[in-house]
Amino acid sequence: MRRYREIRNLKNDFRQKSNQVLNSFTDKSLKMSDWGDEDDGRGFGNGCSQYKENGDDEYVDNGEADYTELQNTDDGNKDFGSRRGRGGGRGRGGRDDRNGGSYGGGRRNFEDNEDNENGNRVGGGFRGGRGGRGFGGRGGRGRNGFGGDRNGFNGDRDYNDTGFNNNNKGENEGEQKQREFYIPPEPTDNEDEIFNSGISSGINFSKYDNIPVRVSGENAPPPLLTFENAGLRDIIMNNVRKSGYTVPTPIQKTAIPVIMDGRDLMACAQTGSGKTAAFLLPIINGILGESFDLSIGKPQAVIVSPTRELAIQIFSEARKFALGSYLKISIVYGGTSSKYQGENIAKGCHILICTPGRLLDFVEKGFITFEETRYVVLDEADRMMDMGFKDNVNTLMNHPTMRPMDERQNLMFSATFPEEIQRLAGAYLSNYIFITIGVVGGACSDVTQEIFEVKKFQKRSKLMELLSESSDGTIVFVETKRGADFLASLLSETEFPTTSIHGDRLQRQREMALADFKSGKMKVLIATSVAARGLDIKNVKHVINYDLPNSVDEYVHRIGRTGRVGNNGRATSFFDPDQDSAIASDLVKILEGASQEVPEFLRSCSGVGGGGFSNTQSKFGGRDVRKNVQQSDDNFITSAGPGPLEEEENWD
Ligand SMILES: Nc1ncnc2c1ncn2[C@@H]1O[C@H](COP(=O)(O)OP(=O)(O)OP(=O)(O)O)[C@@H](O)[C@H]1O
Repeated sequence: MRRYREIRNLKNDFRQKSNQVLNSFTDKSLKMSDWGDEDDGRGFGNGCSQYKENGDDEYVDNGEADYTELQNTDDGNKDFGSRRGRGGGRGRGGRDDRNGGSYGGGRRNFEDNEDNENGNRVGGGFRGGRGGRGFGGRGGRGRNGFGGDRNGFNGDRDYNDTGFNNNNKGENEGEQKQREFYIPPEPTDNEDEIFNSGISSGINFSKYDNIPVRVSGENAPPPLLTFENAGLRDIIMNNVRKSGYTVPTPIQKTAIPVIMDGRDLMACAQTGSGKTAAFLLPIINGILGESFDLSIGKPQAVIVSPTRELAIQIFSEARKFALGSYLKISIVYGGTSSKYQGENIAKGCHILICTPGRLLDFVEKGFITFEETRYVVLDEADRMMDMGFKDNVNTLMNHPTMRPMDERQNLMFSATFPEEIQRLAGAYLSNYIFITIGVVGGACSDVTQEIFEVKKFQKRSKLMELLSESSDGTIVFVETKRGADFLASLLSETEFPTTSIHGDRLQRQREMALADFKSGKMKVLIATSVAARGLDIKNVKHVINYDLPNSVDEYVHRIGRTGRVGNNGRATSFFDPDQDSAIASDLVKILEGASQEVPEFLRSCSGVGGGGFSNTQSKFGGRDVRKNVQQSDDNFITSAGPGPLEEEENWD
């Protein structure tokens, strides 16, 4: 009887918790089936058992999580990578994991358990057996349920962004995965919305002109001074004006002429400094200028982004700058109905924006080929060259239908470009121009950075303290998807309206979360690294690194969600010496490079004394890595602003 009561209580507790969590993420209350059927049980609690300790977690959430998880599946022992993980299937304390349906999993309710927050739990999941799902851990082998097993999304190439490497099987041999048929909303045709999507430039915008600019490579064309002398077609100039752009940013001043000159380019400029327009404007201009015919399935420009939301953003930007022209712009990305996107591209497009997995999926099926492709852009290029995407990039760049190197332009952009990645990336570029604005990999100096020493058990209260001061427009980065769910559910029980974005959420939920955060309906966004790069969201006032990332580049991208286009921003990070000491010395350099105060505890933890940040630090890729390219200061200008540019002949 006692046991019966215990089970009943657990059941009630579970129901209550699930509903709370579900409701916290959307306005309408969701039913369990909302999660189960389409999602194959992805949802809350299906996180990894190791919260922070698993170094590979970074890859799980970085970029297109779906792909990278697949990478990890090779290593069955990795918590995320393993399809079964250590979830409810064999929860600690389970009675009989084969019978399913019982509360076989260990008692895992995710509140008030520091282990849960920090991911040290093993097992978990109320439904332990085959057919059941864990709430918290990975479930057993069942299909539709809540939390638990997350096998579905990765398994089916038709909706997996990175279906390229997938098999079409479920976890169980012969089991077909369920598909996600999400059809994203049609992009807006409302001009006001189109032109108001960007962030207005802030009070520090004019200081961009003081940022040192370095251009290397043979015969680099001189930078432009104004949009008006860029040689852009009227229709584009009109859209530039309507976007509120009056002066080009340094990366736009330097990169636009390079691209218009037909050159390959590797460009590195700080977060929020207008890299997207730097490649979109000359590409749109170039395609309009050539009047290429539209051939179905043969895009003239292919722009690849590591994450879906960034692809959507680039798509909106491209539509904005091409508005009023005949150009057709399409997007394909994972987590959505392939059929729908296939129908879209079957209408033909000049510019295709995509995530790599879904692109290659269409390529493999022969729906897209590259005979007409004049421009290939890798946005967040260092991430694209990283593990998880490297093979996709290789497949794309060496595709048999791809035009020869001298008949296409390859363009790479990022705010970070470590030297070893530059070397890898260089293989896909031909006689390229290398542009750096400021310190490669440096943080945006408009972001005030603060690092607090916070042990893992103190993080929650420190977060509450910060949010109590001000919560509007706060992105809180955590390391794992499970950590994101945990924190989002926790905050949703407070006065801070919170939503979350991570790779285990359905695509429609990811997009809704972002929309709710952008509109201000949700004040706080809990995110994994899937939201670290590229996203340009108005009114992000504060970025909190609840968990610091493992790499300093990731840190730079995360904090770059605030303080964009000359606006001031704020970033606060919790540094736990037990977990984060490996990043300490790089953090010190980043802080110094952005003229921020370095806390004493961080300095002593890093073993780095004073001494400043040099832009020749190889770790940050301060220079063009090519040996045969002139590296002297002949190519160095102190600014892309109007004054110093008068010296442009010197480096032409
Ligand atoms: N010349 C300009 N004048 C005013 N605003 C601009 C200009 N160029 C770009 N912007 C705006 O600046 C914001 C940031 O631009 P963008 O997203 O391209 O930055 P980014 O360098 O790609 O950043 P990240 O490294 O984070 O990807 C956008 O809102 C964009 O509309």
